[in-house]
Amino acid sequence: MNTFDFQTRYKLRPRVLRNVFSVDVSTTILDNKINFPICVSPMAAQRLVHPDGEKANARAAMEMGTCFGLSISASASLEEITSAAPEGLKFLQVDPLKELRILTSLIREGENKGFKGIILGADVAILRGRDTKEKTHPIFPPGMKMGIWEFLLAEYNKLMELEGRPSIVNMEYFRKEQPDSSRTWDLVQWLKNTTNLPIIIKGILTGEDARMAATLGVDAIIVSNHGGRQLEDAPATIDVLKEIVTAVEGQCEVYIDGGIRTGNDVFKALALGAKAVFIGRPMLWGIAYDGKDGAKKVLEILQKELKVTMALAGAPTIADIVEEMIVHESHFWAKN
Ligand SMILES: Cc1cc2nc3c(=O)[nH]c(=O)nc-3n(C[C@H](O)[C@H](O)[C@H](O)COP(=O)(O)O)c2cc1C
Ligand SMILES: CCCCCCC(=O)C(=O)O
Repeated sequence: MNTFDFQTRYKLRPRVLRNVFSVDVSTTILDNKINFPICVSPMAAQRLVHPDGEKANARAAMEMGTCFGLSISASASLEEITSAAPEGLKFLQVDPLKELRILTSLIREGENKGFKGIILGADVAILRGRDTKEKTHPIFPPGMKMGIWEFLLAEYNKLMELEGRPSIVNMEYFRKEQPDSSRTWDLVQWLKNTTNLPIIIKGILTGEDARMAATLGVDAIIVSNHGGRQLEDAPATIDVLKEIVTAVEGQCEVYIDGGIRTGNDVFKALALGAKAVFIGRPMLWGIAYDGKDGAKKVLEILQKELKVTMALAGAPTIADIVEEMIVHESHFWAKN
C-alpha cells in the first residue's frame, strides 16, 4: 500500500489564458500571515540529523516566513528555539500525558515564549515499535538532550517535592511512564480550558473524528497519518482530505501532511480544501544536507514549484486554487 499518493492518483485540470503575470502564494493560518502555505511538521530528535537540529529548521522557517512545529520530543529547549527564531511563527506540539499539571506548565512556558498555537498529537495512543529502531539501536550523541522533556521532568519533580512524594531521576523511564493511552476527547476540552492559544489537532483521518474535533471547538485539524509511522494500512492523507474538509463544514481550518514532496502536491492539497500543508522528512533531508541553509533550500524549491504550478494551472492567488482544478485518476478510467 502506498501511503503517499499525491503524484500517482491525482491529476490537474489547468485553466489557460488567465492573467498569471504575477503569482501570489501568501496566505494565512489562524490569522497569522505566512509567505506560502508550506509549514514544518513537528519531528522529534532532529539533532540526530544535524548538530543544529530543530534550531536550524526553526530559523529556516522564520527566514522564509512560514510556521515551524516544535515536537514535545525535540532535542532542543523552548529557550533555544525562541532564540533561534524569535520572530518566527511557532506552534508547540504536545502529547497526551498522565500528569496534566506539567502539561499546563509547558503550555504556559510556550505562551510566554511567543508560541502561537498548541498542536495536540492525537495519533500516538501508543508509539508504534519501529523495525529500524530494533535493527540499528540508535543512540543519542553525547550531550544531546530532549529539552522539553527535561523541562517536564523538572516540573514533575517540583510537584513531587511539594507533595512529599518520590521524584524520578531516570529520563528514559519518565518518557515511557508519562504518555497516557487512556486519554480521550476530554483532553481537547481540558486544553481549551487551559490556554487561549488556538488548538490544532494532529492525526485525524476520518470525517467522524473531524466533526467531533470541530464540534469541540478546535481551531484547526492536521490530516495526518504520522508520515506512515503509526497505524499500518492507514489511508493516504490526500485520499481522506475531502471527507474531512466536508465534515468540518468550515468550522475550523484543515491542514494536511504526509508525502508532500513537490509544489504540485501542495497545489493538489489546496485544491481539495487544505488551508496549508506541513512537511516532515524533506526538512530533515534539508538540514542533513546543509543545516539551516539546506532547510531553507527545501522551502525555497517547494515555494518556487508551487508558483510554477499556479501559473500553469491558471491560479494567480491561493484563493484561485479550486476543486475543479484537480481530478482523481479514476475519472479517466470511467471514460475508457
Ligand atoms: C523522524 C520523525 C519524527 C517525528 N516525530 C514526530 C513527533 O515528535 N511528533 C509528531 O506529532 N509527529 C512526528 N512525526 C510525524 C510528522 O510530524 C509528520 O506527520 C510526518 O513526518 C509527515 O510526513 P512526511 O515526513 O512524509 O512529510 C515525525 C516524523 C518523522 C519522520
Ligand atoms: C526519540 C523520541 C521519539 C518520540 C516519538 C516521536 C514520533 O512521534 C515519531 O514519529 O518518531
